[in-house]
Amino acid sequence: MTAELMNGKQLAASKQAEMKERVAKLASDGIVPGLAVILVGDNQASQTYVRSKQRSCEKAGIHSVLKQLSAETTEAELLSHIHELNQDPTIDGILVQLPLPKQISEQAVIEAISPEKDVDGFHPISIGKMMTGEKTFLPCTPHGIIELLRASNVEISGKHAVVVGRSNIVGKPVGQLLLNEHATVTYCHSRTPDLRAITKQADILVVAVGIAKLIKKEDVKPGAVVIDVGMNRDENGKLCGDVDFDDVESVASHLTPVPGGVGPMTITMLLENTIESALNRS
Ligand SMILES: Nc1nc(=O)c2c([nH]1)NC[C@@H]1CN(c3ccc(C(=O)N[C@@H](CCC(=O)O)C(=O)O)cc3)C=[N+]21
Repeated sequence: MTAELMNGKQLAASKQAEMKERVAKLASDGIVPGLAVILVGDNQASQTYVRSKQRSCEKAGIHSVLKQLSAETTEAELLSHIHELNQDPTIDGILVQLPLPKQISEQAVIEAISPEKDVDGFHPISIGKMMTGEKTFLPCTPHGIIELLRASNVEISGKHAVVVGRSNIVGKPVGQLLLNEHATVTYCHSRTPDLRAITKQADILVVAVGIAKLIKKEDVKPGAVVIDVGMNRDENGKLCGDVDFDDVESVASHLTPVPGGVGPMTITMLLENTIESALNRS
């Protein structure tokens, strides 16, 4: 068997083309969706992600503003920028790029963003609504994963989904969304004894731990759907995921590549949330 590629890059491009049309219609009604991105410090990877978000906004016709703050920014300074953006009628979404320098509490920052503009879906109110299945902004990477599964016609209901990793931005919420779609969900993490015995039971395996090529073909049930959220550099400095692609390709039924899998979908869902927020302007 050779796995079917789940092409996030392609799905993202087609969704973004649709969005561009929606944004053009909105603009003719006088509404231009606006996204503010705040970047604190000079983390190289963060700068790359932020640039890529801005390019996608521009292409879709979404107004984007970047606030670049120094690595020495205080929590109070950052909070005052957020308060200002909360009040700004041209801004529908606020994203503070994580991670933040250590003098700033990420939780305090996330909670300062108005839930109406929380296009990352990280605010406790958004998370609570996601848990109960109320309408809200869904976190972008988990939502992008669900959209990739849908586009690939992967049945979720009744399946055993195993999530490796329990971060607040990927692991925990993707498990919740899979549960909302009626999967049976198991979470594994760094203190799970015999991780591989559990990943092998997965019908749908989502890996988000940040360890290059952790998952090998022996860890995957034949025919499983494998979603790789990893973003690592291999021994040659090449971008690679948490799944050993060349190995797992021979056992999985569907597999996401890195790059070109989950990453582009994350950005797409961010744009979607920003447009949705603009529609809710009143
Ligand atoms: N508040 C906040 N929201 C985020 O959504 C957020 C964040 N902070 N901090 C960092 C992570 C990481 N993240 C990525 C988004 C897109 C790609 C992406 O598009 N990657 C491409 C190409 C990557 C490349 O070539 O370097 C791909 O996988 O094909 C990757 C990573 C969003 N994050």
